[in-house]
Amino acid sequence: LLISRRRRQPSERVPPGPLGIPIIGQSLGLLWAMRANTAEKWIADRAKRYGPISKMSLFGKPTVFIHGQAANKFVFTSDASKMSNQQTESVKMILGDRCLLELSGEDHKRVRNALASFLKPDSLKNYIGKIEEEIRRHLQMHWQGKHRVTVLPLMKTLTFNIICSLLFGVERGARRDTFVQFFQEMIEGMWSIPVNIPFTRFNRSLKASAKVQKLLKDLIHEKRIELEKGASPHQDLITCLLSIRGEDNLELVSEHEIIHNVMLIMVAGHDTSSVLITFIIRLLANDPNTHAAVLKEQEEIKNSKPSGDYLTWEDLGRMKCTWRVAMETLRTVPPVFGGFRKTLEDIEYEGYIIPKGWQIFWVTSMTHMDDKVFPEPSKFDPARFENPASIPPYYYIPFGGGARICPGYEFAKIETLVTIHYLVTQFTWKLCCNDNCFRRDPTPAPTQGLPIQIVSKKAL
Ligand code: HEM
Repeated sequence: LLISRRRRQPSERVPPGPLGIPIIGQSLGLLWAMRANTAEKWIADRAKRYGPISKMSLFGKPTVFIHGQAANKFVFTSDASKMSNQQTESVKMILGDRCLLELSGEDHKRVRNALASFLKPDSLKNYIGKIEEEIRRHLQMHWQGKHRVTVLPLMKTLTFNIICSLLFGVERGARRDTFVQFFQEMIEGMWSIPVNIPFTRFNRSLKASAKVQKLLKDLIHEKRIELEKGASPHQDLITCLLSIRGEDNLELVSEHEIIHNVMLIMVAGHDTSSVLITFIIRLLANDPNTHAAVLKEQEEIKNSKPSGDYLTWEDLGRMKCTWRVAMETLRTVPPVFGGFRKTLEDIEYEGYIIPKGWQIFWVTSMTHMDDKVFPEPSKFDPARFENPASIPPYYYIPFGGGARICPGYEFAKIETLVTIHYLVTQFTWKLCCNDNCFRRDPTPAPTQGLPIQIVSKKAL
């Protein structure tokens, strides 16, 4: 009785759950589950066992896993002076310390606003034609005349090329190929153990990152000269960032910040949209009713325009059914599994103390599968999004939320809608094999990359 009456000390009020073996903790369990397509179950089992808040150790750091609508709100709306973003050491070393993920407070706001000035709908409207040209060229090169293609690697190539064109203003050719090669090497070691030993993935990745930074430095130099000669500041993201001036008429975003954030956008932008498009293609092959509805919508748009005309912003606004399919795909297979934050002071949550310096782990899929908001959550049903206002806030979070909500949302939406428009109106396809399993690495990937048989409608 005496013990239970005594006020518990903060150190006793840390959340339940074991921290596991030192350093390794539960990391291997989670990584193994991600590769085996059981990460959602791994997380759900923990939630069932320990409740809404529990502790574990992930990637060498004591971590508190919280879930549910209130937890999402807590993570996304917490004061930046109490909670900062947290990346793994390898990501920080490869992408650099001035990328958005590493910035906080006023610096984060300043750089984010600069990026948003390029990524906001009003500005992106002017680049639909450029995105569309990349998609048309991609289909001509990699799909037309083929009987079989593997979707995921092709979608990665496509989103990579779109980003190269829009963000760097680097046209097709030897220079873009060099960029692509170094970027691929850089990305491969991003989720590895950050010990820099020769011949490891991480070591190759760091070397590639240095080469990419050198290429970007040269590119920035050239663009500065072009701007001085009177070139438009709206050619691409780099020129746009170079032309933003502060009150003192000096560049608002430093050269270092431009380099690190262009690398971040390349990584954040291409691996996520390519996954979304890949899973929509798989869904359309498996679900004839949804395919028929998307095809009807896209054919109507196609037939309402002179042949060969580019899509307009208004056309994209009419693709409501296609976007609902995309939203339901993001609910069922969110490309980003979750993320981390770091506490900057002891924080009390649900009666427990999350000590200063600990990680907070949030996971996208938990509320996506809540049957109070999404009845029969395992069923694929795009109609759930007919009235998005009926979904309470912080339940649907494929793009995160709050001050760090994904700034690439509109960009991802445009490239997804335009790609699906061309695919359904130009091709029919069926799966070569039952590629219904996927692993997370860390974004989801069908285990065989999704090979499909295709027929061009021109050939029918
Ligand atoms: C389907 C596609 C995409 C999904 C599902 C997605 C999802 C996310 C998520 C979950 C976050 C983390 C939010 C947080 O930590 O609270 C994020 C951040 C971010 N995303 Fe995306 N993203 C997508 C596409 C893009 C694209 C196309 C770009 C760039 C063109 C982009 C750029 C970024 C950046 C720069 C951040 C960091 C924001 C910050 O820390 O302030 N993303 N995204």
